[in-house]
Amino acid sequence: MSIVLAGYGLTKKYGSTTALAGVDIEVGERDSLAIMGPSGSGKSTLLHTLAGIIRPDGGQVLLGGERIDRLGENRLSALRRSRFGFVFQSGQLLPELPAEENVALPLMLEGVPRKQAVERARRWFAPLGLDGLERRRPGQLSGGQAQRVAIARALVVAPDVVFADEPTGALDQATSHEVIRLLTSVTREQGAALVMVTHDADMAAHCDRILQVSDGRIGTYDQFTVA
Ligand SMILES: Nc1ncnc2c1ncn2[C@@H]1O[C@H](COP(=O)(O)OP(=O)(O)OP(=O)(O)O)[C@@H](O)[C@H]1O
Repeated sequence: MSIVLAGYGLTKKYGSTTALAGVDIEVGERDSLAIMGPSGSGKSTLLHTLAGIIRPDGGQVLLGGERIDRLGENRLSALRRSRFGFVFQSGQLLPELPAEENVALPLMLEGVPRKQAVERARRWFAPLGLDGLERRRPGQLSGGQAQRVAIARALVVAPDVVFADEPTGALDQATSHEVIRLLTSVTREQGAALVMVTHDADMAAHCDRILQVSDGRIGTYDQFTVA
């Protein structure tokens, strides 16, 4: 397995609370990894640390073998925009923009002219089952459609890694399965890895691997493939 993203010896404290107590984690190319564990166990802290949003107190984060946790804020945020994609629970789309412009936004932030960015964004609608919804505003989309738009937006920059934090937390079970199936398959087809935090074992089962976090540490490390 060729490793795209890794964290070694990651520690993070908030006052007297230890959120990460020395975590080692490796994510391979096209790997999909679910992070599970009880509330407050450190899942989001781990995801945000790997994504360069939170700086660890100790340890290292490497992207493509290059250490990123010590980069300056400008370089780090440029790297987050160009090499990572993010899908959150909900409410991440800009309500005043049509779906296609929401998807195009990361490209425009990278300096791609608007017309070209929207053209590239549109290509994502059919593969994600969103044909015909390009001009809809987020308020005119169902929860599942909005999350598929968010997936398109995460993938439009051709990231190395997509991070998803409870991406189906606001959806019903049937829609959740559909969204996670698309998230895992399209991410893999694009050659990106997926790191997903979820409370839901049924959603985690769509990933190649499940990692259990408890008290800021990695517990059992199950490896299995979904049929
Ligand atoms: N900004 C912060 N300030 C203070 N404490 C924090 C902060 N962020 C997280 N913590 C604490 O760190 C620990 C780990 O939090 P984290 O959000 O990573 O857990 P989690 O497993 O994602 O929880 P949940 O499933 O409830 O979202 C918790 O005890 C939490 O209260």
